[in-house]
Amino acid sequence: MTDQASRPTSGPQPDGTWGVLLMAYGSPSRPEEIAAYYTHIRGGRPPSTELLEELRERYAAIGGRSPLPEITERQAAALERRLNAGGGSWRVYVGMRHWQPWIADAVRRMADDGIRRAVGLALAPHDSRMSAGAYVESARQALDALEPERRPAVRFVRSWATHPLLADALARRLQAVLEQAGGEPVALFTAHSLPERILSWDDPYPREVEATCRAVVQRVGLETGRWRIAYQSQGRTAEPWLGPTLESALQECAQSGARHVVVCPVGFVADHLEVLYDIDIEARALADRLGLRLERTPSLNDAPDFIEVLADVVTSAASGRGQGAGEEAPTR
Ligand SMILES: CC1=C(CCC(=O)O)c2cc3nc(cc4[nH]c(cc5[nH]c(cc1n2)c(C)c5CCC(=O)O)c(CCC(=O)O)c4C)C(CCC(=O)O)=C3C
Ligand SMILES: [Fe+2]
Repeated sequence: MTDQASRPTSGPQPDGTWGVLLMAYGSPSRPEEIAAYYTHIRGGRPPSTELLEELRERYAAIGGRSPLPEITERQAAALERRLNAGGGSWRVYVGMRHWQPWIADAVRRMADDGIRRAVGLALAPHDSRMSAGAYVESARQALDALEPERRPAVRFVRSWATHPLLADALARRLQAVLEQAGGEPVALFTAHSLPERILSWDDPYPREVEATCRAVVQRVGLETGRWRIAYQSQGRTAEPWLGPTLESALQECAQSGARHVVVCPVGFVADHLEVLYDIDIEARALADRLGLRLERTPSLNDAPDFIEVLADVVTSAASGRGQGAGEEAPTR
């Protein structure tokens, strides 16, 4: 793993250094690791041979592995540079939810480096018990496992869905693709689907996704009918998942006479399997069959305007300004 190697400072940090616990989904770096990764995503239940083979094929189709681990590390390095340029002393620790380096590894490294206070956030803007909530839960368990005197105080940011700089960054990309396109393409906003049972506990996820989309629509000035929201990448499980699916949204666009769609995946902040396969290969193939031209907005990755979003989320939380609703008070 490149891990922290690309950043020079590791080991004991100066007194007063803030940590950032930057949590991401994680992805295997070698094909041999796909089975163990998939088993972890499924909560310890190994996938069937068919499911595993299908996942292997999806990774093979995007070049053998996902670029996600490198992009996450580049995001972390850029964020650390940006924070330190803004004053104070900051150190960013990457922890993954489903692969190495685990969130628990990052928490232990923070403690080993003598970090006393930190901001924790996931590289996923929308709060949900099954997304941001699950990341925070992993971090809390790792914090609880530390000796109390080594345990940093962590302020967790649960949501940054309505951060104005995020809407600006997404709108900038969508506007650019729309301008190039000409004609009247339909903007199709997507986020990862979740099991429909999240609605039974009034999970904030669909509201948060909608709030991000509306903020972007307002900035770009799209009229009603020129945009839709779809939930993509439904899981391979028996239970019902949130829709409309990306497939059904494409079908409806074609039926209503659209010739051209621009997919804007607001639920993801990097190029990875769900973007490079589910949109660029799978959805594009369906669009072709439907006679629709499909384009996608570029991912945020480590673009400077996105690093500004992360830096503002982090410094706001550190100074106690936060985004209000989404942020939890320090508990330790
Ligand atoms: C909310 C959410 C996000 C967005 C927020 C966030 O980013 O946190 C996200 C992102 C991602 N999901 C990813 C990968 C996968 N997710 C899967 C399956 C699942 N995801 C779920 C949820 C989410 N996932 C759920 C509830 C399942 C079903 C589990 C079960 O079966 O019980 C599966 C299994 C096969 C399949 O179902 O497709 C894979 C391979 C990758 C990395 C890809 C790469 O390697 O580049 C990324 C960024
Ligand atoms: Fe996933």
